Amino acid sequence: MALIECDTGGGIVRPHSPASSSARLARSSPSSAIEAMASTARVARGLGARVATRGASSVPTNRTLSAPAHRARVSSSGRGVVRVRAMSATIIDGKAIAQAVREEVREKVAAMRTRTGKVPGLAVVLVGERKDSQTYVRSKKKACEEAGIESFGTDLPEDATEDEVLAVVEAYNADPNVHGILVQLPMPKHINEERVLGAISYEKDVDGFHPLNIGRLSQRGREPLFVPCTPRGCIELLERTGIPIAGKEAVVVGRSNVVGTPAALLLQRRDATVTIVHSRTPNPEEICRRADIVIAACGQMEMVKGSWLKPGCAVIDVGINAKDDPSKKLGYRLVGDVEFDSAKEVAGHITPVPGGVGPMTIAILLQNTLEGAERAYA
Ligand SMILES: Nc1nc(=O)c2c([nH]1)NC[C@@H]1CN(c3ccc(C(=O)N[C@@H](CCC(=O)O)C(=O)O)cc3)C=[N+]21
Repeated sequence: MALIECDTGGGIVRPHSPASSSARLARSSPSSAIEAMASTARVARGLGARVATRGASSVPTNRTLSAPAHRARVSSSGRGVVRVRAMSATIIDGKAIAQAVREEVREKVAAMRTRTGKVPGLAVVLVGERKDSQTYVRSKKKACEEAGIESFGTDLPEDATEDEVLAVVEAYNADPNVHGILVQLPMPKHINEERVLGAISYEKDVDGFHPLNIGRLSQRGREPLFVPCTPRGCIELLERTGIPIAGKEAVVVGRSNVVGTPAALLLQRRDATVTIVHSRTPNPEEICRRADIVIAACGQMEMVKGSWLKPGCAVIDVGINAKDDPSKKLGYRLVGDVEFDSAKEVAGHITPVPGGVGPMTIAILLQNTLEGAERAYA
């Protein structure tokens, strides 16, 4: 009798995902194969996603299944047993990888304290009362504490003047216990962001938004002191999952100063061939389908669909959007710029939202702050 085995795919190693020492950090499912005898289908607990069994019915002979090669692996173990592995993407566990980075930072901070008697310091400047910004600032401070990094903070009212913000930045520039300064974005409209970000000391620019850091990032043979946290987090997710970048086609969806543009520059520095797709690109789907790596940072909820992707590609979803969901306590849930359910059926690797890029942003902020302090005490 024929037997179909569906696997949620988490543990399947693909040709394009070379084993690396850190690859195991991509959380893989315990081979959660489902064995469905005849038509008694069960439901697989996927990797954070529910994966329904497909085509769980008896199969008369070997290799009569028409599932696309990238999505199913058909094999026979003899004895008339046909195994069909429906391959859905390996979920990249950003939370676990971020935790590993934070642990590395914590150990290095402890070593610094032993060696120099000093610890890194991070100053976060918040202007206004945006709820989301307040939440992010709180989690940054908490992450600092856990890593042994001293945290400083100044909250200014919504109607603070640009000069007041600049005065706070100058004070932190002059404070030797502060090695990183972050001005939470977006700021209220009446404040000139370019002027404020340019006032942050280049040596303390943990966000990497200072023109000198961005300028160096964009040029060959130059080294910025800091690289923007979210884009650096995206690259770390790829590298720590063992996904090769050099020589690959990468597409960045979105061209913002904070994510899209620096992410494209970083990929290019790692020898990917990079295309940026944006709101005026006529054929984004077609361009995305060429990509081995897609970084979605367009700020449009679930814009990138499974049909936009090349089978087996790696998808890094930077978006955080609240989607109405009456079944949730809060009435909404967080989704990315990628339509996860369709994308995970095509991609080889994909980051979830939440639990993907977001936690990495904070982990890299700590790492950047540590590196700033290491340079100060070198
Ligand atoms: N100067 C500046 N630097 C920033 O790095 C910066 C900023 N401004 N403004 C706002 C954005 C946003 N941001 C995030 C940080 C952590 C999560 C994060 O940890 N997210 C979790 C939880 C999400 C949740 O539950 O709300 C997740 O995705 O799993 C998300 C987003 C940093 N930003």
